[in-house]
Amino acid sequence: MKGAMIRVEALTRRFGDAVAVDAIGFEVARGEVLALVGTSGCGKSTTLRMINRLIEPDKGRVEIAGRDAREMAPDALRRGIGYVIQGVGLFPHWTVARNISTVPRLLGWDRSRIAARVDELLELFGFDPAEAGPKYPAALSGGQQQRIGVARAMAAEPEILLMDEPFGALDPVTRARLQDEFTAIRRRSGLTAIIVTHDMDEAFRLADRIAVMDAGRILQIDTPERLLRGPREGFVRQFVGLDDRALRILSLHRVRELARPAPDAPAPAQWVAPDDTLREAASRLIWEGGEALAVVEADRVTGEIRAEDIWRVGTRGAA
Ligand SMILES: Nc1ncnc2c1ncn2[C@@H]1O[C@H](COP(=O)(O)OP(=O)(O)OP(=O)(O)O)[C@@H](O)[C@H]1O
Repeated sequence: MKGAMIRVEALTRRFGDAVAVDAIGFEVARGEVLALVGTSGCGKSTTLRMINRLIEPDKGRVEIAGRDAREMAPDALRRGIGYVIQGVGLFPHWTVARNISTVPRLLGWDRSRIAARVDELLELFGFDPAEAGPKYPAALSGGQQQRIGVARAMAAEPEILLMDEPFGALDPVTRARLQDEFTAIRRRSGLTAIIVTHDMDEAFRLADRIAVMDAGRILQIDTPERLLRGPREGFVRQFVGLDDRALRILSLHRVRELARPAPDAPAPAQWVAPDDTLREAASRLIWEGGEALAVVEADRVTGEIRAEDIWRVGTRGAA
């Protein structure tokens, strides 16, 4: 891949006799989000930590924007790469604003630039800067703290974000909201990111490509869609969750892809929006027991979606 933002080649790390990461290689393009998934202990975190040199590899190499990471000073490298890990840790005796400004301060930004960046990030993550900035972390909920953690990692405008279970340990609703926020933010900022997760659904929601790891190796690396349609090895099949395959494929597609024309009319009681997933449309159709559902935008019918079209996508072809 030309112009890869992150390139990992034959990266290997042992702990004693055990090989934690076994000669793995992959590339992440500029602006791409890659998820590393796999069971506990398969080497995901170790891989991530070799990229920002918190752990040094025994063999192999890491390139960041074409430069060998070994040639960069570890501190400078890490300041250019945001790093988020679950539950760690805002500094409890610092205000939210001070927490977010940690790296910009280290980099010697001037006060007005820091203040502007803190406000910008607080707004981006759905906070009122005047209200949230002076608070201490203990005054925030778990989900809010997690958001501040991600904001802090993005403070110095890193081009790369490494996230290790960033939304773990949150309730499902908060988690889903944060995942949506992350997706919106990364579209706006063009961030390149690697996300470690053991949650396949999270990988499907967040990543452009997914690497399935087992015992220190990557078994398959592919787009969510190709992974679902063609899981290559038994373990990948199992991990991807064959039983849910049809439903998962449906969650990758939007109603607008299948909408057919329909006469303009006021919205009926049951309808879907063009940006709803086919999975949502399917569950509504099952609930309603109908053959088709109105597609509604701004209170007017703009089209219809048919059950037969949805099932076709779920069972074989693309939308
Ligand atoms: N500092 C260390 N010392 C000794 N062994 C380690 C160390 N760090 C990781 N390991 C071992 O290396 C293997 C890979 O660990 P790693 O944390 O990368 O896995 P993981 O996929 O991120 O797991 P989890 O999802 O549980 O965090 C495991 O067997 C782990 O016990």
